[in-house]
Amino acid sequence: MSSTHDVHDLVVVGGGAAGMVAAKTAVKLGASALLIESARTGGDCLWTGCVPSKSLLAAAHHVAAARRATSLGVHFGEPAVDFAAVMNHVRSAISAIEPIDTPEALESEGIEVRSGHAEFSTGNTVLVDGDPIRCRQAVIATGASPVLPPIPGLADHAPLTSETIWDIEDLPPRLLVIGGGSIGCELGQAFARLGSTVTIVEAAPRILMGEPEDASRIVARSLKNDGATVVAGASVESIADSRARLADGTVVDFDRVLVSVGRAARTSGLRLEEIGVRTNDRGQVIVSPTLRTTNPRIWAAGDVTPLPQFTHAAGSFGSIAASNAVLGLRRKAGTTGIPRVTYTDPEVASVGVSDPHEASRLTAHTISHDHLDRAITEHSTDGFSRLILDRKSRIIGGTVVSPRAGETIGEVTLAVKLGLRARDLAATMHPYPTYNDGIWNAALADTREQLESPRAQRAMGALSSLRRGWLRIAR
Ligand SMILES: Cc1cc2nc3c(=O)[nH]c(=O)nc-3n(C[C@H](O)[C@H](O)[C@H](O)COP(=O)(O)OP(=O)(O)OC[C@H]3O[C@@H](n4cnc5c(N)ncnc54)[C@H](O)[C@@H]3O)c2cc1C
Ligand SMILES: NC(=O)c1ccc[n+]([C@@H]2O[C@H](COP(=O)([O-])OP(=O)(O)OC[C@H]3O[C@@H](n4cnc5c(N)ncnc54)[C@H](O)[C@@H]3O)[C@@H](O)[C@H]2O)c1
Repeated sequence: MSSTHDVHDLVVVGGGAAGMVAAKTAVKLGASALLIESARTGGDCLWTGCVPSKSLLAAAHHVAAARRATSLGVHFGEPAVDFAAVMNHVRSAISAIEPIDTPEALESEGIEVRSGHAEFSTGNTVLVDGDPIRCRQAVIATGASPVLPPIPGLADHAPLTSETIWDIEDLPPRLLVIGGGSIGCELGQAFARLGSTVTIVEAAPRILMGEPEDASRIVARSLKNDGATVVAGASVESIADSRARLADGTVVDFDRVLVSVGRAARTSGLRLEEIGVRTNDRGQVIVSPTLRTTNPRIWAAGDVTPLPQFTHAAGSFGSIAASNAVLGLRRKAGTTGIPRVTYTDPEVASVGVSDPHEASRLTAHTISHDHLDRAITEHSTDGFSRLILDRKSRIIGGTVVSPRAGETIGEVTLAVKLGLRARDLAATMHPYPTYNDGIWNAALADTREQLESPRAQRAMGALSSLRRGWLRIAR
């Protein structure tokens, strides 16, 4: 295919969230952009990540809701799961979202799209299936792929990953999940609810190690209620004849195994070392705060970098990389305000500082959902809302564990971004009864504490005695 430009202002390698947003940003800023994608534009989020996983979780949610309804006096009987229909729902959600990510849609925005495998030949020449493309600058946005741990016997058991699990046709009666991070917990819960007997084996002392301990305890409890077994602080030593042997001698029988132990940057075959783009010891492309690689004409964004692996981060950083490249700006990819949500039931949502022990002189206000009216009305009290404040009561982070916590965390994210104080949130009227009342109550708790301080008490005492005096005179 011939190109409309001899030299493109920006070549973007990879058509996932980071690459698509980088290319869109470049053309909006008046640059010519060519996007190269070796598989399907839309990337992991659309095809094998966020969209299919949230669609599967939605189906699983209804199974749990039907069962839970009994405790509210509504009886449906045991739900019947038609796994083929569930997977049709997953595919139809992908199909509904796909049109905005097609090559045609991208081309309608002025981006040139090439299909093929890209590799760098020089810092300003990219080969697409061997065909040279010249560019002034480039963005690497090739994402990451699931890692398979070197467990003896694993490869002989057709291990599933987040890339292949969407192709299964039958619900596995017994599913072993290796790794209890975001993917293991989300998919483990979904399959447990849909009817698989799920065992999650996590090497760290607890699941969701990146989240506060009380949050991970609640999710572990929820998984247990769904019939899943969580074995933390354990590792699979070997696998043979559909039996996994753990280090302590425990044996787990399974029909299928899902591996979710993290993801590795997709850089092989890009020939990065030949163009001076360095990677770290985990194979991720090293970037400066402005997302420049060690080759000053090449930028990187998304899962291929060491930055947090989320679609919203990939998109936002793709935009920053492209605008820095095209306009010569020095916008930084800040990480303090990146929200994260694990879409288990309950959801775990955090932003900024989420561990009150992380630094000294921080204050944490935690409202247990045993005392949150909306949670009580929904019989869903196993959760909490927490705000973390600095010395000046500025909101620097928080965690919410509840249904739809991902929606609530938006408010905390805005507070962190704008440097709001607890009293700003406390003085904002919240509709009653909502889950957002949780963080509002956490903010109120801080304001109340401030009002009870000796200094505030003295000031209020002085003010009310002045007022008394004035009222005496005014009479
Ligand atoms: C199961 C699962 C659930 C997830 N759920 C969520 C969620 O709910 N919320 C959230 O925010 N994040 C979620 N994520 C993470 C999210 O999917 C990623 O952070 C995001 O997709 C990263 O986007 P990216 O553009 O960096 O990479 P990708 O989306 O992986 O895009 C990279 C693209 O580059 C292409 N490519 C690679 N090498 C080449 C080459 N040499 N030449 C040409 N093209 C190439 C690939 O084919 C791919 O299309 C989930 C991930 C998984 C696996
Ligand atoms: N809701 C979301 O936003 C969402 C959902 C899914 C994935 N993601 C993104 O994708 C990334 C990858 O997800 P993931 O779940 O694969 O990785 P992860 O890093 O979240 O979790 C991997 C887990 O596997 C454990 N582990 C590692 N080796 C092990 C072994 N040999 N045996 C047992 N346990 C082992 C780790 O201790 C860790 O807890 C996440 O970091 C996240 O950024 C996001």
